[in-house]
Amino acid sequence: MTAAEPCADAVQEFAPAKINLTLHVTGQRPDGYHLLDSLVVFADVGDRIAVRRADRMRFKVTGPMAAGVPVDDSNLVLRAAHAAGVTRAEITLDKHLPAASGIGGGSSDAAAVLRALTRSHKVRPLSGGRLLRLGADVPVCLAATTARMSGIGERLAPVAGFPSLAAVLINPGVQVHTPDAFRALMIKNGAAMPSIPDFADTAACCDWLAAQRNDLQAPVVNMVPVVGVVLDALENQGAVLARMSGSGATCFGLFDSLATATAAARALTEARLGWWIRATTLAPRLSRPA
Ligand SMILES: C[C@@](CO)(OP(=O)(O)O)[C@H](O)COP(=O)(O)OP(=O)(O)OC[C@H]1O[C@@H](n2ccc(N)nc2=O)[C@H](O)[C@@H]1O
Ligand SMILES: Nc1ncnc2c1ncn2[C@@H]1O[C@H](COP(=O)(O)OP(=O)(O)O)[C@@H](O)[C@H]1O
Repeated sequence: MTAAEPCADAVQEFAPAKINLTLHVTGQRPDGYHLLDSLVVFADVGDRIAVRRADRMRFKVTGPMAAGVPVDDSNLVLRAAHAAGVTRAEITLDKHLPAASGIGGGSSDAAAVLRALTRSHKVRPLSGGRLLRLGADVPVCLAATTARMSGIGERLAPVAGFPSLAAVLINPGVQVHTPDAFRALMIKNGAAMPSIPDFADTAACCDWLAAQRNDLQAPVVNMVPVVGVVLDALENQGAVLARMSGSGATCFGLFDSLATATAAARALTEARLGWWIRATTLAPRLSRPA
């Protein structure tokens, strides 16, 4: 058995990438946290968590994106386990998502370990402030379904009937720290999204999304110009819409089918730019890897 293959009796959970299709910043609280209005979906690429009962806490990080991910108590996986009252477990995080990249890797890992621990250790799911204190993105990652997220991340409204979207995700290998992105934002009281309509088809959905915003995109492009290069590359490959997710630097391009998304991802990969590039389906429910 290799390090990436947990024991057969381990409880396994998928930690999908979180994508902010929109991210409107509508205000700022006195404590500095920003008020958001964001349409959040989940991809079928992500990290994997395996948990089994043990006589003490053991934690390891494996996988292609493990380098640089903390293995101490600062890892959101261990923070989540401790918050759930678990001190004895063997936990493996198989890391496939780039860290500090606006697709919620750490938050999704925390949510996945909480889901796993409800099965392996029969703990009750965390909620409210205890969940939010792990990270503003953790509540939506625990729900892992298409949602309109507001407040600082604690208010979630499920979005019924949202279509599946074919996408390409690109991270150019630059980490963006979320506080830096918010600090670079000058206008902090943007308009909220209008109500989310029922879409006749994917084209109508993309048209509507194109009229919405990620308010962090312009300041991050300014700080990290390669994000603009990524957005241009997605458009040049035929993306119907190209936008940054969260505080970046990962960007998504929406395509009219998974076949065109896959072809675009292949062409960009063949250009050997050293970027992390994945074709994916953004699906309404927690999806699992193929
Ligand atoms: C911006 C978003 C959009 O979904 O995603 P990422 O880019 O991180 O993936 C999230 O709000 C990030 O959520 P998360 O990464 O869990 O944030 P936290 O750990 O709670 O906060 C990190 C820091 O980001 C800033 N922050 C975060 C959330 C928020 N609503 N307002 C903020 O100002 C604060 O400076 C905070 O200290
Ligand atoms: N399980 C984890 N995976 C990735 N990063 C983690 C994890 N736990 C803690 N971190 C720390 O959290 C920071 C933010 O990572 P991440 O959650 O991937 O980014 P983002 O908030 O941009 O989506 C990283 O710089 C890393 O040091």
